[in-house]
Amino acid sequence: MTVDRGPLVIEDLALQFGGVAALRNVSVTHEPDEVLGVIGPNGAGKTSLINCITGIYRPTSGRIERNGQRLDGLRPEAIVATGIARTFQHNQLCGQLTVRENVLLGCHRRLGYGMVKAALRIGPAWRAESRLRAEVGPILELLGLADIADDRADSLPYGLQKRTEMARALALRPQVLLLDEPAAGTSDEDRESLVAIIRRIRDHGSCSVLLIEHDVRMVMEVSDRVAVLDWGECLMVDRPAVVAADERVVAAYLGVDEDALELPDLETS
Ligand SMILES: Nc1ncnc2c1ncn2[C@@H]1O[C@H](COP(=O)(O)OP(=O)(O)OP(=O)(O)O)[C@@H](O)[C@H]1O
Repeated sequence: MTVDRGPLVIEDLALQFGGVAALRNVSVTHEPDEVLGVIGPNGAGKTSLINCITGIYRPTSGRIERNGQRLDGLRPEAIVATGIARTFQHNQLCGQLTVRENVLLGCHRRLGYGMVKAALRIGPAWRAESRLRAEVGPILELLGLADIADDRADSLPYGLQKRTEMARALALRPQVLLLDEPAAGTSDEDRESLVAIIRRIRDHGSCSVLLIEHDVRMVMEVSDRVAVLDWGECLMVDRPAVVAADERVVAAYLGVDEDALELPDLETS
């Protein structure tokens, strides 16, 4: 069976909170197999964008579409079922469960068992258990979590908890993975591993990655293209080196974080 993997198309998206325009006519196409970074100063609309894509917010106008299906207006669970998974800024792990069990919860959610049946391992969740455990193995390997698979999630350093959350999202077998500030609160070392892991997910996880992140250096390093939001508007979408050199982007960041656009070596050709 061939899986339809079209682009995620965001067209003229607007989101209004009373007098505040969180998003103004944002248009961007997220291609399959790419890492698309989304950057912007505080309040630029990054989280609003991810919340519109995942059905948490309903856009005021515009459309979000994938594989010919309109996504705006669908409920979050229905959007997950179309192949879009996400992680959250603040971990949503079950701390008393192991890393493996947390990832298994992602599998159970995909198959519609729900938390209680999954935790108690009753009904179909029990019958499918060994098959699902086999499915979880490669995900743990991909994210470098195999050695700590049986550790309790709440015993892990924050960076590994974030990685576990990414593994749980991948257990939903998404075609698009949305990462909401995966580097927040993590160490420099974690951030370096994160770059490698995001590339691995793109190359071997069969899904595209949309990455929202404050760490601009990291976004520039790992993204194939970068979208820049400022005051709810999309200033540009282009390759990292082009974005970093654009004066509108520099202006958007001026006075916010002067080092934010001091970037590692980027291919300019
Ligand atoms: N639920 C809400 N109610 C009212 N205003 C909101 C709500 N969510 C976001 N906003 C406003 O919309 C604008 C965009 O916020 P958003 O959180 O999307 O930006 P952001 O780029 O993710 O910021 P940060 O980097 O600080 O997380 C801000 O002015 C914010 O105050």
